[in-house]
Amino acid sequence: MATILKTKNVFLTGGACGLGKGFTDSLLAAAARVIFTDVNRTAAEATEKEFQDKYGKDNVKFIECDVTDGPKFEETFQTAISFLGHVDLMVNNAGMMVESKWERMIDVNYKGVVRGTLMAVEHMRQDKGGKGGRIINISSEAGLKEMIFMPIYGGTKHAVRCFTSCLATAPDVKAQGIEYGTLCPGPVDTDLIRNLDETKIRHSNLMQPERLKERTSSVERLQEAFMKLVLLEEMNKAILYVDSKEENFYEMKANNLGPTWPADSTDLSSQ
Ligand SMILES: NC(=O)C1=CN([C@@H]2O[C@H](COP(=O)(O)OP(=O)(O)OC[C@H]3O[C@@H](n4cnc5c(N)ncnc54)[C@H](O)[C@@H]3O)[C@@H](O)[C@H]2O)C=CC1
Ligand SMILES: CCCCCC(=O)CC\C=C/C=C/C=C/[C@@H](O)[C@@H](O)CCCC(=O)O
Repeated sequence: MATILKTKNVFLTGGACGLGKGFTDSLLAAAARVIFTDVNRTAAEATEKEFQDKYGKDNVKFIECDVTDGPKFEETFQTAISFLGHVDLMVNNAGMMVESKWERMIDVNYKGVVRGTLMAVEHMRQDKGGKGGRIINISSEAGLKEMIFMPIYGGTKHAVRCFTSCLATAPDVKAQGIEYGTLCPGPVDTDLIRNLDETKIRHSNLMQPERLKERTSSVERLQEAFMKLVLLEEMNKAILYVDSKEENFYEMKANNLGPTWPADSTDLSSQ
């Protein structure tokens, strides 16, 4: 892939499977170097081997780390900086959807993203001697709308979107030299939505599996959307909603107080 990346040194959470694995694949194909973390060591080691064989041993490395473990996350991030020189793209992707494990879910989906973001900001900020960079946080369609099946999951994803947007619109954002973007996918065919039951969502008896199947995007489609975000000349404030019902990607139109997709870019499908 003859892609020119502005950000080549990447730290990504939850890269063993699903979307995180897909994003890592696309970044490596675009000549990035990626450190990814996960809690699932078996799956992550298999992914690491697959990508090292495909892209070279020095370009991708797995470090086992749970995003809810603050000291370990900090140590892992410092190891990544030593390995890469510096991190210029942070992707806070690790997440879960199990409504019955709601405290853990808040810890992973929201506190993990906040922790990863704040750590990256301290490392990147130009006004404190850093080199600048980009931070992409993975929210969801459930972070834009109220979905009765997932009130707590949706709460964490609303929080991720709001948090990221606040940082993107803060008065010191230019001085920091950091750009903030949010990806909001609709349902995607990964382990997170396979085998849905009453422990993972509420009102599972109302869920129409066939309707959901119709609405589910492939990981490849999300890889394409993610790379559109990564390759934007200016990314700050971008909120990319990937509606699986439609052909195209859409700008975010959820409110008129916060940020929107960068001006004049309403449909990314032709870019
Ligand atoms: N699949 C979907 O329909 C959608 C997913 N998302 C979000 O995309 C992100 C990725 O989800 P998927 O790939 O679908 O799920 P997945 O379950 O396939 O992959 C999630 C990965 O994160 C890892 N992980 C979970 N907890 C962790 C922790 N505490 N520390 C480090 N790693 C951890 C898992 O081991 C797994 O490898 C999540 O934030 C999810 O909420 C957003 C919208 C739709
Ligand atoms: C249940 C999917 C959870 C995926 C987790 C996410 O982050 C994505 C959440 C976004 C959308 C979920 C949509 C769920 C749709 C189903 O309820 C479907 O069965 C109903 C479809 C109704 C319609 O399309 O009008």
